Amino acid sequence: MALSLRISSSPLICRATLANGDNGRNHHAKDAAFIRRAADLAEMSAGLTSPHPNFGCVIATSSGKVAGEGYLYAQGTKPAEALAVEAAGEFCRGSTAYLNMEPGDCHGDHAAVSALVQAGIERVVVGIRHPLQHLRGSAIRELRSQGIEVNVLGEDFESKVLEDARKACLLVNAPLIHRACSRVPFSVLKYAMTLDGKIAASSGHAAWISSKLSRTRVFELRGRSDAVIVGGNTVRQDDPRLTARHGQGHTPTRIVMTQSLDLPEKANLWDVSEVPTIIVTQRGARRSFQKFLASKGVEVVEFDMLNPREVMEYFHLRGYLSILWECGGTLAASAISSSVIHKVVAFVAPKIIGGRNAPSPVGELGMVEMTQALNLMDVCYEQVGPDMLVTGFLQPIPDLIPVIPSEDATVEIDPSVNPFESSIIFFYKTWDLYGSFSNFSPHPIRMPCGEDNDDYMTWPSVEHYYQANKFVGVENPMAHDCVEKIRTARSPEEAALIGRSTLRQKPELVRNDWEDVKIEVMYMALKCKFSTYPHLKSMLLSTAGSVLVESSPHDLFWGGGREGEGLNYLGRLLMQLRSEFFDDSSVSAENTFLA
Ligand SMILES: NC(=O)C1=CN([C@@H]2O[C@H](COP(=O)(O)OP(=O)(O)OC[C@H]3O[C@@H](n4cnc5c(N)ncnc54)[C@H](OP(=O)(O)O)[C@@H]3O)[C@@H](O)[C@H]2O)C=CC1
Ligand SMILES: Nc1c(N[C@@H]2O[C@H](COP(=O)(O)O)[C@@H](O)[C@H]2O)[nH]c(=O)[nH]c1=O
Repeated sequence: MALSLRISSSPLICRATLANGDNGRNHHAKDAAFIRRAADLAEMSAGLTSPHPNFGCVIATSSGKVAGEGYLYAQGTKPAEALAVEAAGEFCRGSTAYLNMEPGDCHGDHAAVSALVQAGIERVVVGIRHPLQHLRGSAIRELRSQGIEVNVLGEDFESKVLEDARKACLLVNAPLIHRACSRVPFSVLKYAMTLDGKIAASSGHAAWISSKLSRTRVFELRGRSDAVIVGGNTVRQDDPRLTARHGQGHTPTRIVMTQSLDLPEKANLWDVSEVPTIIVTQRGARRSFQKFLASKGVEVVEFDMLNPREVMEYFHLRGYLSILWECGGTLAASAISSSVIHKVVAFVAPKIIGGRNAPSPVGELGMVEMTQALNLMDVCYEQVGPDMLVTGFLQPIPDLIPVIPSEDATVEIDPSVNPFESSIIFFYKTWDLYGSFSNFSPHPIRMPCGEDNDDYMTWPSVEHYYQANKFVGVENPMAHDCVEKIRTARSPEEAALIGRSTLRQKPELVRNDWEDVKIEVMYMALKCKFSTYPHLKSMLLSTAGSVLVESSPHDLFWGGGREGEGLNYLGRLLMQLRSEFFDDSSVSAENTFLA
């Protein structure tokens, strides 16, 4: 359903709303205002690192004063709730915490819930439940079991103001909600056009239609996306860079969709020193050019059927949440026809260029009557410098309430469902069911400093340790700096970014024996992680009999690959570790028996 929110028919809910009268309305207005603030804070969480679920938290005292606020910096860093609790200090006791979204306890550490409980929070108001089914409802249940009153907008009470606040919560995590409901990432089509509807002159020249201010907004949009995609023709015409140049945060992967692979040898997108580029093309297209691209560090992925839907399903598997389409009208029409575009962001500049053959933002859709036109929903208008920015949705943000049954409901529907039973267990992103198996999961490990050194050092995640080890022991101050930069990176994503880009840009800093030792390095780190955290060890042991596969479709060494062609070394090491843990426990059981 569209952003217009579900109106509950529950008599209980209606009674609660009516009985409260004016007082209830005041409460609703206050709750709505704080939830909107939590959603605004969550918005600040977007674009700091590779996009992740956006969380914000406000703690308000009973007199309605804000005592503390927080938002999540990156997946695996301190939860928004814990930051808000720290900021509010002693004012937490008896206060209300407002969360745009139910916390997702992916890793069994209950960090967000514990922070609220220990701080003495009396009531929690939640904008939306967690969209991912395996996380849905569990934090709310946990908070309630600790005696905290929890109200969920749209479930426990409703009113127009609360409906608007809930809408803000849906918007701020639209990509995650789409991930939960569909097999494609949330896609935004962005273009800049003249007042007479052209995206370039008839010569193909397009720099620039929109103002500098508008283009800075585009950099921000890029920073909030996992990837930016263009068609082959835009590469040939514009030689774009497609980087986020607003000065901070994350830069998206660049994707080029080309059937012919007839692309120039010199192009800004082939410089992957800062940001990766992925070419998606038709299987068998210009193999020699594919080799050339590979030599530049550009990844090429071949498709039997190159079309926007197949490509988006592939990037969904790769864990991408949001894609920005900055292509011309040819590819845009194809993407709209394939129903993969969810939102449109159009900058309209007060300029007229004319030209019978000048391109327009959307090519042929096969429509012949105006009644067939696609009507945008939730349209917004904003002036940006001299330009007008028009945004709207081509497809509604799905409402999760009717789409995904809660964890309880799933068990009610099918009591035999056991999420931990399967012959092949895939894991990849940390927010997935087995996300704790990922090297990005936020489980610090304490590792020895070196062979001749008895000291230990703590690493925020396996990924931090693994990436840093590429440069350990190299007699070069730059290598030492790099190790330290990786160790102190604020998230595993940042650690991976530094490690991978330094390896690409400065291969002389990588230790000579890296290829020989990297499996051992990973194994030691995993052993430490699963030995340190008993709940992770139990989870690993609970997978007995199942094959573990890191479902990375692109990492053919550590992951399983797109069609099972990957070596799956991460899965293999975890299975090795699992059998070692089993051997250890049977030896200790035997010893107990003998004793
Ligand atoms: N003002 C603005 O916002 C923008 C303006 N532009 C301008 O638009 C013009 C380019 O527009 P346009 O030609 O439409 O470029 P596109 O970016 O739409 O590229 C089209 C190309 O995409 C590739 N492609 C791959 N798969 C598909 C598919 N399933 N359907 C359609 N295309 C596919 C093909 O590449 P191949 O031929 O290599 O096989 C095709 O030729 C340029 O002048 C550029 O400056 C471009 C982007 C934004
Ligand atoms: N011409 C045009 C846009 N064009 C888009 O921006 C790309 C260039 O990006 P970059 O090389 O990173 O600066 C170009 O290939 C096309 O996708 N965008 C806009 O916001 N306004 C404009 O007027």
